[in-house]
Amino acid sequence: MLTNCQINNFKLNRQIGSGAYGLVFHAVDLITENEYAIKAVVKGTAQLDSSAGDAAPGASPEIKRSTMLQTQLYYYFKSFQNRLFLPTVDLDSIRDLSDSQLEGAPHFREIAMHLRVHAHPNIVTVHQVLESPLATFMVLDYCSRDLFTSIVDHQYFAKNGMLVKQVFLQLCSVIQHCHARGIYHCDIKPENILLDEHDNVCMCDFGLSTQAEKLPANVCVGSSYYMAPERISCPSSVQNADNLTPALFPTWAGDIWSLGIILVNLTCIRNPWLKAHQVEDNTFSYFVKDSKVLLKILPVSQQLYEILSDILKLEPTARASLTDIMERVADCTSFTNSGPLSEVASLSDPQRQRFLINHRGLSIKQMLHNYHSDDECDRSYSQGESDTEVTSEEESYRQTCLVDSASTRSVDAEPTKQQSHVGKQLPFPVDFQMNLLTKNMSVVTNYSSHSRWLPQY
Ligand SMILES: Nc1ncnc2c1ncn2[C@@H]1O[C@H](COP(=O)(O)OP(=O)(O)OP(=O)(O)O)[C@@H](O)[C@H]1O
Repeated sequence: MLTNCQINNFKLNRQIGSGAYGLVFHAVDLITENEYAIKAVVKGTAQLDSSAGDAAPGASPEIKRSTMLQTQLYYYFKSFQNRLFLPTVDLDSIRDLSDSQLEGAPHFREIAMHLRVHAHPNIVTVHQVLESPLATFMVLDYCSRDLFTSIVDHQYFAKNGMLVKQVFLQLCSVIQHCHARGIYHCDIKPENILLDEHDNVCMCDFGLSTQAEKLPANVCVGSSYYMAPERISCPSSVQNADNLTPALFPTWAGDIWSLGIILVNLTCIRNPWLKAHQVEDNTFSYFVKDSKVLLKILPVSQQLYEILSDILKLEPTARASLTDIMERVADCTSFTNSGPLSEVASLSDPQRQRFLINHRGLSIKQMLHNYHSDDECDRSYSQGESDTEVTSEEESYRQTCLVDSASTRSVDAEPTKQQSHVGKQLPFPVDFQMNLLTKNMSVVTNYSSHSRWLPQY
């Protein structure tokens, strides 16, 4: 464990996060006493090969990687008496690196993507980038809570529909901002959504983000619970007209799918399924046959069910646009069929504007009560509407899914029987899983065009 370490004027206090790709530390600037988060991203790949290892036999590759990174950093600091003096790298020069330049410096890819969007008030700001031979260190805004802990451990949203709206609408606004700038996050999950002291969203971790407008089927990038079906379970029969190259699917639609799962997390404290894979996940397979299954496996209201079914469309290009989702969530008057979230106020126009403009530094109470005293929204992010053109391979995928679903329904009578009971309190079907919300690790497989600094597995 790193203790008493210092990089330039930053004292590292403790480790606050570790993922598949980096270690994050709480740090204090000894001059200003401001708090920061410092994310260490190791350069190169050889040192981090998951087959080499100092971790316990049987440990998962993710554990081995973060253990190795910790060990490397420990010895690195030790060799400099725990004090590193590192040069800063000019942020504009990283942000402006071209794709070919990023190929040669893959450890800068995450930082470059992050820098292109971090002006948004609900995205964690990158303050400095410090360079050492072993690792690159990103100095970031520090946020003390993440959405996962707030939803699960603190049950923070269970009784507050307004807070659900605030956080969800801010998140949509972040993704709209990113998409309008040609950046697709690809790893939206509660662990990557931080909250400031006023419950405002601070999005982090652009490690898997990409500028690719389309990705091949089954590219498998993201975290399994939040991954869209075309990323993990696209039928192999779906190919381009030449029958040689895999079909391509719009990247924006993958982010929209993940937002739908987040909306379920916020309102139900559950995941609908563990994997949007028809063969490997029973619940998802039932959902494909009949989306009304959501009304039985989750405590969602009819209104929320209708919003979710327009987000969680199998056909990527048919998914609701961000603007539509935001409008409908703002208008929604009931998230669940009983309990505190069964009644929630529709947002008035001024409230809507408040929820979607720069809120950092204002509490929800202040936002709700002070809206009339402020002028018009000072920020007009481009409302980048999604490309809705349906390509032949996407249409073919849609057809395959429809055929799949129709043919399975005819041989499997159970879901049809359940469908007739929709809306009534039914016993939980035996083979549906109660998917309580748990942490989910990011993965990148089969993603050759995107060289993350880690070995891909
Ligand atoms: N700015 C920050 N302030 C506070 N905590 C942070 C900050 N950035 C990251 N963290 C914490 O560290 C964890 C890991 O950070 P991050 O997601 O950036 O790393 P990663 O290696 O890409 O992780 P993953 O494999 O889960 O995607 C986050 O889930 C979060 O809890």
